[in-house]
Amino acid sequence: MNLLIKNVYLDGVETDIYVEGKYIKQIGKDLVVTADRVIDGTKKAVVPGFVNAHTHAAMTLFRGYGDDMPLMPWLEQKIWPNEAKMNREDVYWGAKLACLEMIKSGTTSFFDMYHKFRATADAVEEMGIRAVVSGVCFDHFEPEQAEKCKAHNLKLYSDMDVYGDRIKYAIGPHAIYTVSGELLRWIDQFSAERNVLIHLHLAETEEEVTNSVKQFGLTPVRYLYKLGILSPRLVIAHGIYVDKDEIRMLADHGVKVVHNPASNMKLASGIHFQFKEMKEAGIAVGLGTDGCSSSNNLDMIEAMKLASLLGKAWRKDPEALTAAEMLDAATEQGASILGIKAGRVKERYLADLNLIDLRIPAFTPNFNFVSNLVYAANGSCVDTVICNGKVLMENKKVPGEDEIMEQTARIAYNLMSR
Ligand SMILES: CSC[C@H]1O[C@@H](n2cnc3c(O)ncnc32)[C@H](O)[C@@H]1O
Ligand SMILES: [Zn+2]
Repeated sequence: MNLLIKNVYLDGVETDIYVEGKYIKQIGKDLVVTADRVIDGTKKAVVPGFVNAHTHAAMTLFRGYGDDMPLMPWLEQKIWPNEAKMNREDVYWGAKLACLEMIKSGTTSFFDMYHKFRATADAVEEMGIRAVVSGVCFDHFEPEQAEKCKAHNLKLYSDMDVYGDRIKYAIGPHAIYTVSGELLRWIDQFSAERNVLIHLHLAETEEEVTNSVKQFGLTPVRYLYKLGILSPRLVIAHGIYVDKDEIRMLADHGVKVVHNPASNMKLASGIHFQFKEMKEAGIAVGLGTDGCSSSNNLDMIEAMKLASLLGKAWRKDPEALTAAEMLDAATEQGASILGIKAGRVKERYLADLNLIDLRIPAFTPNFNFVSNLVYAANGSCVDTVICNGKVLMENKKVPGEDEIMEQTARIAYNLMSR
């Protein structure tokens, strides 16, 4: 299937984009090519599909549930008791709704961590989006649980050939307060042998740091350093509580970091994410929404704005965290963290693209498109979404969206009343 996007704005210049199979083949004015499908890009701008580099897709089921609580009471009193009741169908529909919401707001790839790997992977496969799905790992410091987690992930990894090339596997140890050091070491070795990513919550709250010092005698990053598991395969979500030396340790070992501004603010985990210092140290920093109970949507345009305004505010520096830096974090950086050749509108890159509707107030006047996208717009400005060369949304409509919302609402009420 070949696609031709005609007369679309790319960096302020009108052009055509020819997509052959899953790749961007050619970009230029008035291309003479034969295409199976032509998309009119008039009064639209093209940007790379956004990369949500940390989320828990099926937590859409908990949107509006467990509001206004801090992390640990929220997890222990509200979320974990309900997750313990979840079956495959719940996770599948929760993830379907998440994929729908992501497509509708321009996200074409995400990094997920949740229970029932296959239910999420099936939803991703059907919805046409791209994801790195993490096989969950918790042992709560019990050796029996650790053995179960190892067996579970060995099986998940060996069964990956049932999925197409849009779905990749990663291993997801939840956090240092739920996963033992022995299991973290095993996970690191497992990931090195298979070259898969490790997806871990780290340094999210002051309480986590205090407990880490009490339990391990070290702050979270130093603890991982001592375990010997800092590596370019490690992606940490949050990373708010890190000092200068820890930023250097992360950079020296090629660790990647994902900033989740909405969740960090809503759970009141902390605001001082050190974007500037991490970038200066050479760390790849992506952006994520986290799950829908702590964010409470999956809109990456909103995440860019929140990250920027929050960073400017605590630093008292309006020049910090610019719109262009946020767009880079939400596209190219995210794609590099996930190890996919996307995140740029460039020949030979994957055709994961958004067409933005310029005929809305947020883009009027349009002195500066990137400023309008990050500071004025939200996910509803996305008109057309292409992932892996396939059109997933056109004219703001995704086929089957009403049924997904109806089914998922029914599933969510059923789960909560069980
Ligand atoms: C291992 S499955 C993922 C697990 O993580 C929980 N979760 C969601 N948001 C957060 C967060 O901000 N910090 C720590 N844990 C979080 C989710 O509910 C699942 O249990
Ligand atoms: Zn999370």
